[in-house]
Amino acid sequence: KPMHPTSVEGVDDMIKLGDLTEAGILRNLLIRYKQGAIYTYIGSVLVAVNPYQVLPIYTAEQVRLYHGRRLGELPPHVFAIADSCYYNLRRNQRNQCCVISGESGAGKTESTKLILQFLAAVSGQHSWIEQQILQANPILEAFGNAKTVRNDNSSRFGKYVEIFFNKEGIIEGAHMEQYLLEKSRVCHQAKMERNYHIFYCVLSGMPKEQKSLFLTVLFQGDCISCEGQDDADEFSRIRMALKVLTFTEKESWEIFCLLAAILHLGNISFEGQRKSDVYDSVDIRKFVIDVNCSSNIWRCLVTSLDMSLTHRTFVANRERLTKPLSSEQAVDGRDALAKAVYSRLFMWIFGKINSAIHKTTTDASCTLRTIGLLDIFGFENFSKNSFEQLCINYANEQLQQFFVEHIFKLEQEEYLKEGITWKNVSFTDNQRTLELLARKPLNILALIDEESHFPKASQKSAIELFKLHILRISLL
Ligand SMILES: Nc1ncnc2c1ncn2[C@@H]1O[C@H](COP(=O)(O)OP(=O)(O)OP(=O)(O)O)[C@@H](O)[C@H]1O
Repeated sequence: KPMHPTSVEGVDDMIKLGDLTEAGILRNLLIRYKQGAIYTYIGSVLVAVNPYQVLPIYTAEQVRLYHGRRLGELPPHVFAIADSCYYNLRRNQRNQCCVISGESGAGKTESTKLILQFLAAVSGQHSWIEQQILQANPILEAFGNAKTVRNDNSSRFGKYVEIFFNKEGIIEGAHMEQYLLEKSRVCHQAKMERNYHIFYCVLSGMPKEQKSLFLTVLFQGDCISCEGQDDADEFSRIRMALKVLTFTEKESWEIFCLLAAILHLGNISFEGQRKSDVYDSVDIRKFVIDVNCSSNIWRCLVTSLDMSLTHRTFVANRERLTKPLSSEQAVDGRDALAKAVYSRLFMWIFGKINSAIHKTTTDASCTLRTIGLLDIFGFENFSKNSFEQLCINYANEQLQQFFVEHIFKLEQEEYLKEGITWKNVSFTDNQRTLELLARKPLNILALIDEESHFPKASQKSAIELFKLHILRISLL
């Protein structure tokens, strides 16, 4: 069968494609990519192919070129999408939202930053607030991004940024929401992966005399450096950004101290002494210095930290009882403490950034309109996938469902209502999978939650529970 002429040359809007199959779409993207065109439209949706190189297409000249032009007037570009949001916001006085989706490493975070850069350039007056909004990124990436085998700068949390504009279309402030930080990374990393960037930046960039607080416990993934990233350089950028976002010297120092305490915690190991079936005691055997350092930073007594890491306290018959933990339990407790401290620190940093960039207007007549940008961690499929991948991929499937609902379901319902004749478009609907995973009350995530409350729960017992309930869930 001869190839459709549109598939030979390639088209900039795939709605014009004669061969609308997966192969046809991929071929079109490939032809354009080889011509140096990384962006392609499908109507008002923009498809971006990651170029993995810096292209000269994001200059101030390009911003000027795309500003005030209709979508489709110029070659496809992320700036055209940003401008279309800005135009619709001002013309219709309605809030806008850009949903950016794609697998891990596809370029979502870079696209979000480019949209922000464009909006700041066209709408702002080069004010302090825009500077602050842009400077929030290096801080959030330092604390919430890490090297994975898929992406050297992978977001390990979801982010929704809302930028507030006044009636004149000038940026007045912003608000950021964060979702589901991957806490386990603080304690465990897979091979060739790193912990959060900030740990390496602090260790590389901090002056020697201040570094005495820290020890390197970031070797798990056998990967300390990250190609193309100068951690020491990055550290000065982070310090600068913290200043711009009104973190005081004392606050920044306390953040670094908390990071140091987490690193020291990671160094502590335990040794249990078993008497018959019961643990008689568990000691902190090695790295006493780390216990001292952590307790010092947290300003608690060494004995209190020692006791709380090696024992558990519970109430029975109205009496408080204390029992030694097994060494495995003590390791779990130590890791839980590190994860909890890091995630609270992350949330506190978010709150602090929001208080700097979120200005509430006192003038009731002045309603601010927003452009929202959703940038979540992308779909992942590793050789070994764990609970984190389940959560990340669930969030991505949910986003895909939103897309499917808007592009196919609602559109086709509209055609039906208006009596328009059209050829039904078949699509893969993942609703049943999403319901199986999370529809209340009974679902896989709820079962995992329930099972994890039992002290003897294991992967095997969780699977037994799924088997028991799976039929019931699928009949709901
Ligand atoms: N438009 C672009 N121009 C040049 N390089 C890019 C572009 N988009 C992405 N990249 C490169 O690809 C890398 C990965 O992109 P990015 O971090 O945006 O992916 P992501 O989709 O947000 O991934 P994750 O879901 O893992 O967070 C970037 O660090 C950058 O090197």
